[in-house]
Amino acid sequence: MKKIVVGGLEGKMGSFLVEAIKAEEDIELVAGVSEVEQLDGEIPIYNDIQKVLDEVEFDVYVDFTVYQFAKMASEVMLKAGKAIVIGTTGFNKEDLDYLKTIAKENGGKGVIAPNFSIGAILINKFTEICSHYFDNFEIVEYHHVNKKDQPSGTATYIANTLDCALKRKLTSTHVHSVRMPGVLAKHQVLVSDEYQTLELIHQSNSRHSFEKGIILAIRKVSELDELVYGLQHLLD
Ligand SMILES: NC(=O)C1=CN([C@@H]2O[C@H](COP(=O)(O)OP(=O)(O)OC[C@H]3O[C@@H](n4cnc5c(N)ncnc54)[C@H](O)[C@@H]3O)[C@@H](O)[C@H]2O)C=CC1
Ligand SMILES: O=C(O)C1=N[C@H](C(=O)O)C[C@H](O)C1
Repeated sequence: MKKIVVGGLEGKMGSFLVEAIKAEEDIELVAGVSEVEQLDGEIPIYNDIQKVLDEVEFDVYVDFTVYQFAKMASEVMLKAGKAIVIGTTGFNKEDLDYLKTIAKENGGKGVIAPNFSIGAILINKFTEICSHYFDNFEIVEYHHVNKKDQPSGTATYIANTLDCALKRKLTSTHVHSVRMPGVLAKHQVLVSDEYQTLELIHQSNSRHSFEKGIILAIRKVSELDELVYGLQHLLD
């Protein structure tokens, strides 16, 4: 049985995950983390990450909150040698390098993944393939109006893949953000040369698109011996 603590369990992704894991016999929610502490409910809800470590017996800390909180929680958990699954977006290269070092020094492990859907991993792979043949890329990300960060973690991830592949920095003008009612999450990569265009599109029509990836990460994270960035590190 994997005992998990979910940070942001009252948010859109956190509450979705809490429902989703009810169907999983080997995963149990033992505590939550939110903006307000509430210790007398069905499960205890904390606001203080150190208190979670001191009072709760758990295997994996899962986070769908906001960047600043997730960064702090990841650091505290990794320093305590814990396993983490972080879906919260906004982590930059410096954050990741620092957290990887902390994990190594303290026996912590984990996955930080800006997108848990298989389709998003594939659009990133296809984009990388395109970079072998094309030089011109535009990334457009479309999300619901309540999304707090911009550009999306997935768009940044794809841009970084291209930066590495093309060995040049995509300027921010190459990543475009659209916020519209009726949209959940969509990523579009436009590719061209002088004579042709190619469009790659991935769309999440439901939060169920993230479910398999998150469950897989919770099950497999303990097998890692480091902190990795991207769900593809856990796929065969
Ligand atoms: N990796 C993935 O596949 C996905 C990642 N996300 C990311 O997950 C994050 C959350 O997204 P949503 O659930 O849509 O947002 P949301 O706004 O609905 O939920 C955020 C939750 O974080 C909690 N929170 C905020 N500040 C806090 C603090 N200081 N202490 C404790 N809890 C705090 C809020 O109470 C809220 O419950 C975003 O960064 C989003 O980009 C979203 C969907 C999929
Ligand atoms: O906030 C969201 O909803 C999503 N956030 C992630 C991101 O920033 O890439 C993943 C997905 O696009 C949904």
